[in-house]
Amino acid sequence: MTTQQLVKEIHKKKSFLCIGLDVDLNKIPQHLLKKEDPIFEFNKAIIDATHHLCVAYKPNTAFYEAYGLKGWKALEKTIDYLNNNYPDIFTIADAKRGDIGNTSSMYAKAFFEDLGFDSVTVAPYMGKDSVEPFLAFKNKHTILLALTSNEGAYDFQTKSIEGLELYKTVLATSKSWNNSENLMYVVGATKAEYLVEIRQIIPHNFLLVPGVGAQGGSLEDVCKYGITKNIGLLINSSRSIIYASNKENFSSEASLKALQLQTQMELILNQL
Ligand SMILES: O=c1ccn([C@@H]2O[C@H](COP(=O)(O)O)[C@@H](O)[C@H]2O)c(=O)[nH]1
Repeated sequence: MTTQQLVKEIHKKKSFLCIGLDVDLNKIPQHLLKKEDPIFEFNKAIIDATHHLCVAYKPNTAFYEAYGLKGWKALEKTIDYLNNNYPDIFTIADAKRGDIGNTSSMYAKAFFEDLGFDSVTVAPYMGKDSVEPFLAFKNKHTILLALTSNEGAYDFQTKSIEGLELYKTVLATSKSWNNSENLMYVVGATKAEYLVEIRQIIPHNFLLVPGVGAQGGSLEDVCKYGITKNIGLLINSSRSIIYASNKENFSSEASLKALQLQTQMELILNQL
């Protein structure tokens, strides 16, 4: 999917919501555990109930890898279901990959070609030659970790090296890499005030912003400091939506939670 198609979807749905599909078998409704593939059944119900309220879904691969082959198969079925039934929805494999060049190429092939995701999250720590193999894929997006939502972000990311904070070096340096127009960045909603300076370095790139909901980040603050002419934001919420209820009505309750966020987003878009 191109960035222009994503922007068009945002305006059509009046939403820049990304729903995280982080499936934990200990948290899903009991009745689903009797099904052959509870993870996929859960995802399918959530997707069918919320697809009109969001523009992106983000399965975090950890929640699938944890269940071995069964988990990986459920991930494959989920992305196939999205691509076949809701092809206008942007898909993110939150896998946080990155390695030496030839290994990164195989990661990119796995997520973009084999599974068919629109984007994958990548850690920048190993530098240019670890990221460019992902950027080489046309109309696919590499979402580089810049300033993450967790406390540990202050351990390294905000520390200065030669007078510049590490996350700013990531933003500024990655702009010069081959096919950098395919870059998006992760910035945690819990760090909204940093967005002013982030936007000075990357005024136009899309940001994936996790941390609204269970982690307490503020949608209003993220938009106040981070929104652009092309919106430029995908706000992710996972647990607060998909685990709104663990009863039979789980998908309609998830839809209500998603609607609350979409309604706030619509108000913000109308004020631009
Ligand atoms: O900085 C980051 C990067 C990734 N994540 C991931 O996003 C979701 C957030 O889930 P919630 O339930 O809405 O808290 C999850 O998959 C994280 O691994 C992040 O939170 N922060």
